[in-house]
Amino acid sequence: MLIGVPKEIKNNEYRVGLTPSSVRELTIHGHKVKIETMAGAGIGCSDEDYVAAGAEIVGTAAEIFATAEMVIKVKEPQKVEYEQLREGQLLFTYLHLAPDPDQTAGLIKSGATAIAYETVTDRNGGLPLLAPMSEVAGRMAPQVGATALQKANGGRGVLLGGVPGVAPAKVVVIGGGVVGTNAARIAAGMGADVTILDKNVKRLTYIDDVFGPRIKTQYATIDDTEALVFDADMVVGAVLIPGAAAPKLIRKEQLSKMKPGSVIVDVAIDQGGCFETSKATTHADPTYIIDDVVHYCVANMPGAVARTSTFALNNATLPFALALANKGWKQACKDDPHLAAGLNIHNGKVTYQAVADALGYDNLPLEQALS
Ligand SMILES: NC(=O)C1=CN([C@@H]2O[C@H](COP(=O)(O)OP(=O)(O)OC[C@H]3O[C@@H](n4cnc5c(N)ncnc54)[C@H](O)[C@@H]3O)[C@@H](O)[C@H]2O)C=CC1
Ligand SMILES: CC(=O)C(=O)O
Ligand SMILES: [Mg+2]
Repeated sequence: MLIGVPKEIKNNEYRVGLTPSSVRELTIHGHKVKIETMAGAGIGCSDEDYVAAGAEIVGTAAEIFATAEMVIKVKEPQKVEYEQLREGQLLFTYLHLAPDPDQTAGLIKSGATAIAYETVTDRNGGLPLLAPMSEVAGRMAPQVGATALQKANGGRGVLLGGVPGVAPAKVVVIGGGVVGTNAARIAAGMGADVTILDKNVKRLTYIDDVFGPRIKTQYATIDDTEALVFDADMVVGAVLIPGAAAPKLIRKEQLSKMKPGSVIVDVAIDQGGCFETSKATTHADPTYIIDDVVHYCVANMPGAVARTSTFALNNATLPFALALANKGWKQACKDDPHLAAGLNIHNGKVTYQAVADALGYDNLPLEQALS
């Protein structure tokens, strides 16, 4: 199969779809890989590194979109990218369609087949292609939140870990999945007073078992969510209903009850965010303030630590990329229902129920898409 990797073009996105090691695995299996020149510059991999791994370097993204049978990316295609996709072509990347009607319409119009990293499943009920970036974003959340808490950045002027004789910051994490657990772990490591809220009691039990009293857990009733959020210095938004738009857990009218200068890090922003006042921001201009609450809502947080993130992402995506290239997408999805769960768009139709529900499309059932 001819596989193409364009350079990412989202604001401050330095990750790349394939590492040189992944290219080598694909070419050893008989596939041809085209990489846009300088696509790996942001992770410290040169065109020569890719050539040594067996890739061909091409000068423009247009050459990739015109020729590749499978396009492998990291971020959802931007307008100029989805306008170049075409029928019969396979796109394998993050999509986050539910909060993004324009991209969804663009992919439908293209006629291409699109498999979203974030809805591929595993046998334990996890999301194996989302998890590595959730680990990264979760671990970054206290770090970016701590910066936002500084006075010069609009924050309360509170140090996460406090000092002897002065209490640490109160950090509340809504959603105790991969992002939430990783955020809590780092915040606790920085000395903060950390509580995780979730609606899944089994998950709270797991967190309690693993972290003991270092991290408090609380069932996410409306009452307890409000009480904890209103008393917090930093709130991390980390909920997910796979493929769906994030539920809005804190409304605009509740924001004024939060402490002035407190900070929201809404990691769930890629699915639309779990605060009503959240709007996606970029690494170039990551925060804004509403009602004295600093909002950090960067939708591609892992792009800032592109090298760590790209290698972690490829560890997870490579087996699926190989299956797609070796068998073609249809057979690969027939053989693996977990990969098939990633199918979001095929031949002008939405094929993922939560996306269809969020945006008002008919859903083409998976069996029909695979027939
Ligand atoms: N902004 C960024 O750069 C990145 C964003 N993300 C996003 O972060 C979000 C979280 O991802 P993961 O942690 O991997 O998901 P996950 O599925 O591991 O965890 C989500 C948790 O939210 C809980 N939950 C769902 N509804 C809830 C509610 N109403 N109240 C309390 N808890 C609730 C679930 O029980 C689950 O434990 C996703 O939207 C993901 O796409 C992930 C990576 C990077
Ligand atoms: C998951 C996601 O949105 C990201 O890594 O950018
Ligand atoms: Mg994102």
